[in-house]
Amino acid sequence: MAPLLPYLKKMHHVVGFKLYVNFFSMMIISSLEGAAIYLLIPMLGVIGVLSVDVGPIPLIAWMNQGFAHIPETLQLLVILLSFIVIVTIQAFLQRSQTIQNSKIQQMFIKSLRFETYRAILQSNWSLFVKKRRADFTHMMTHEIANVSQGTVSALGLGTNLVFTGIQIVFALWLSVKLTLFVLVSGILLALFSRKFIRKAKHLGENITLLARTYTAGVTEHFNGIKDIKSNTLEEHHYTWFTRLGNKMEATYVQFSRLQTTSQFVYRVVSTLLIAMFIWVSIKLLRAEPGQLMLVILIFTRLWPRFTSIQSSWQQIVSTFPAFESLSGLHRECADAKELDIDRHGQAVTTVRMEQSIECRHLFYRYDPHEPVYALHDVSFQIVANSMTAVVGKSGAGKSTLIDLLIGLIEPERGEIRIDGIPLTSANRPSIRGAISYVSQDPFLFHATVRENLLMVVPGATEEELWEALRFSASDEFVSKLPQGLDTVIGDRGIKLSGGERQRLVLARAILRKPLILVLDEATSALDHENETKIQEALDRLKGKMTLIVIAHRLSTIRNADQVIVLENGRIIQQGEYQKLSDETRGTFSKMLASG
Ligand SMILES: Nc1ncnc2c1ncn2[C@@H]1O[C@H](COP(=O)(O)OP(=O)(O)OP(=O)(O)O)[C@@H](O)[C@H]1O
Repeated sequence: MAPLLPYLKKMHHVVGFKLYVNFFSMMIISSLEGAAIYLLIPMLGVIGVLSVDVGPIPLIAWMNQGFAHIPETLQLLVILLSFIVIVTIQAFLQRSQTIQNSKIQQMFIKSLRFETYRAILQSNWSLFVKKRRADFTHMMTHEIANVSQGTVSALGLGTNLVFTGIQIVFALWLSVKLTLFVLVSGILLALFSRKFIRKAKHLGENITLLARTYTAGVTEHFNGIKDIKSNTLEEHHYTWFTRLGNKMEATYVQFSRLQTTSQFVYRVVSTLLIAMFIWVSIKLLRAEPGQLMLVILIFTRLWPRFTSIQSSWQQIVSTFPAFESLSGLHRECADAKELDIDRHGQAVTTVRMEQSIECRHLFYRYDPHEPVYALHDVSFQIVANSMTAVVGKSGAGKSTLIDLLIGLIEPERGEIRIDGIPLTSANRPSIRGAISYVSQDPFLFHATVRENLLMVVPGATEEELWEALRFSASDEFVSKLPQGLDTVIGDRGIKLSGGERQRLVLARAILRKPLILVLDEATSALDHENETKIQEALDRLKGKMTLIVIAHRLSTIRNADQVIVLENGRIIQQGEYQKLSDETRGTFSKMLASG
């Protein structure tokens, strides 16, 4: 029962009262089905097909007395009418219950989607550094669908269990001995099928793993399609893909083989048991023919249910690894939770930046078990509304420093103070409300320029949009686009040049009117014109907000108030641009010289 409990708990939590209404209607449907079968006996008696002594059969004897008051010519009609009414009500209820089941399933999957997506969004940056992005995609698509499939099976199992339970009560009423015999056989059969269940769980784990590898691989391939095409890596990737495809095919076929084998064995054993049961009833227990016929009728309807119980169970067990990995992700997200989306808006307004940002003896390493620090004893101050440039070779620690400053990650030692107030895990997410960050690989949606801008400030006016575009030196190229602000810029802004993309994202960042603007300058070769435009944009913004620029092209930071030079995670030079360029033996002037 262990795998079913988490499903049921979760369903109880999400669906609540409706789940019990559903179970109640299942009981009524099953009872009606039982009643319809009950009616068959007097019907067969009336039409003279079967001459049964119904005396010892409970309820039927009572029904027979009722029939005695009806004229003989009408008896068959009454029985048939009752039969039609019962079956129609049952079919109607069955239909509403199927709809109800689908509603429950959709409600459940929706709630899982919302819960998972929110949990992921509310997590801190460390979780995203630790895990593959594609794993999140996989979780939101495949695993949730798998878990939802598990819900269908759990509901199916619930229906079958209730149905079987009620039929067993009917059967017990008819004959305790015969029913006990069948039940013992059923239990033996269930014990026998444990081997299949174990195999199903193992295969379920394999399927989960393969599906995760598939989504991750395919997502990564398409993200890197330009590299694949330009470096003729197609064959290499196709080989990987076909190997995985073959493994998936084999595993799914194995799973279907397991299911059909277990169903086959189950059927054969069931038939043997039914034959044995009839033999025992007639020869040993000397059952009444009418009684025996009813029990046989009920159990021939029950056995297929037993088979469905077994296959639903196998199905649930195979989706359980997906449920476990989803629950695992929820636990990880809960541990990494840094904000509450519903209350985030209130926190944003509280951050101020009127004096300075002060970093004191910051230490950070990505792996606490490794001795290497990405940042080592880093201290500096940034005055409000000044411009600071962070420079250094690749891997020097520039991005790490920015991630600390914008509160994406926490220092292992040391502290960051904004206007004298230390950044803590409580106020770290809210600082980001005061910051706009333009990354090296800026993200634009497959939408119009206007929609991409309005995404951050939905109520911005036309004038504000053009002002932001002017400040970021993008107004010229946007006005030349075929539909101006309403031009669709393609997937991730593919229809724009690298420089245009970055300036458009800069416009979006400016539109938020942030207190601090962080610009991670694009490393990809931007032409001289773009470089000048970025420099122009920075000059225009200088003094209006605090600017922090990771500079790869030193020309853009000529007007910086302060330059911080990093090397192997340590600050090796720090000061005004001019002062550092005059220190001819310093790293900065060497960097300037090398262009
Ligand atoms: N997610 C990570 N996990 C482990 N180590 C990391 C991670 N990100 C960065 N590092 C390591 O931390 C160090 C600093 O990296 P960082 O990205 O801050 O450098 P950078 O100066 O921004 O480099 P670049 O100019 O190439 O972007 C490097 O040695 C890098 O290998």
